[in-house]
Amino acid sequence: MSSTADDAVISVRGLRMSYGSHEVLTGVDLDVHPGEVVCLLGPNGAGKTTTIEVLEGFRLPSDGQVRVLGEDPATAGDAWRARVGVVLQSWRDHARWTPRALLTSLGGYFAPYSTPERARPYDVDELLVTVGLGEHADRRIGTLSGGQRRRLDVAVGIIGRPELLFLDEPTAGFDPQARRDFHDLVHRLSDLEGTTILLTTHDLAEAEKLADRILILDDGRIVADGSAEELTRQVAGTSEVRWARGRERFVHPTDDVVGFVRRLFEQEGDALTDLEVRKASLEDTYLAMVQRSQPDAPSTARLQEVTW
Ligand SMILES: Nc1ncnc2c1ncn2[C@@H]1O[C@H](COP(=O)(O)OP(=O)(O)OP(=O)(O)O)[C@@H](O)[C@H]1O
Repeated sequence: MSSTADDAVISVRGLRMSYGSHEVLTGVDLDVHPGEVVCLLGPNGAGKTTTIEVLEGFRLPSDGQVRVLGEDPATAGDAWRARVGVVLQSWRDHARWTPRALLTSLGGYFAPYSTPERARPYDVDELLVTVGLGEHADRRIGTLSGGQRRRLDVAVGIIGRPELLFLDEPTAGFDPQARRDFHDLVHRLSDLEGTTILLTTHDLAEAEKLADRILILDDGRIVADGSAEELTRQVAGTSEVRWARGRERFVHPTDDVVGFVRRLFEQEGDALTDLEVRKASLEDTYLAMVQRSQPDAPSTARLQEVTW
């Protein structure tokens, strides 16, 4: 993308964050541009939630410059907050309310911030159907299943038709159908509403499916930034060729699959069986990048390279 920090919805420079003497973020720089879906990946405890909480204005950073929708989240007012949607990791309130009552009540907060371009809030009935809670609209929230609660969390996050949406592990606890519905919803918000979305997930297939751009947070900073394909290209040995000769099995990582397979045929001839080519997945790339930033970490399984 050719955008610059100037037109960024989110712009962060030198963000540092410590809890007591524990320094979690040691200098995060990142930009998110209008309409992008950006996925923040990183190991447990890397600081993803901390970063998102700073961007939401829920946490004061120890140091650094943070601009979100042109303002500093730490001091931004209600009008700014009405433009931002948040789905937190866990939200356990209002057990006696119904989804319809809760969304209607929260929606009222956004009505004064409605604009001709962006009618606020969402129509509650429409939203309930959109997140798959149409049939549970009038049940007490305390009786919803975990996945249904999570759907409600998502509805709470978008009731105000946000221009910018933060989603912290939004699909944790979703069944496959709910996950697919949610992915469709993210695409719809991005494509039809122009919503800019920053999400965290540990599901790399989800990241690959949803994200225009992936950021990997590790060791207190962003260690990789690019599309899934760009990141994969940065990691050497982007494909693996596996084959068998009699009872022996082999594997070889290579960037030149065609050349390698051609030589393999020349060398092995009819003895070659079970040929398989596997492209490096985002998971391979992620593990390699996280390992690269932590050289002392135990080696992640890279299959033995066979030279011949
Ligand atoms: N309120 C807090 N007080 C002290 N330490 C905290 C606090 N919140 C988070 N931490 C620590 O900061 C580090 C980063 O936590 P954070 O929740 O931001 O990581 P994360 O990347 O979101 O992790 P996960 O993938 O497990 O959700 C962790 O070591 C955590 O223990």
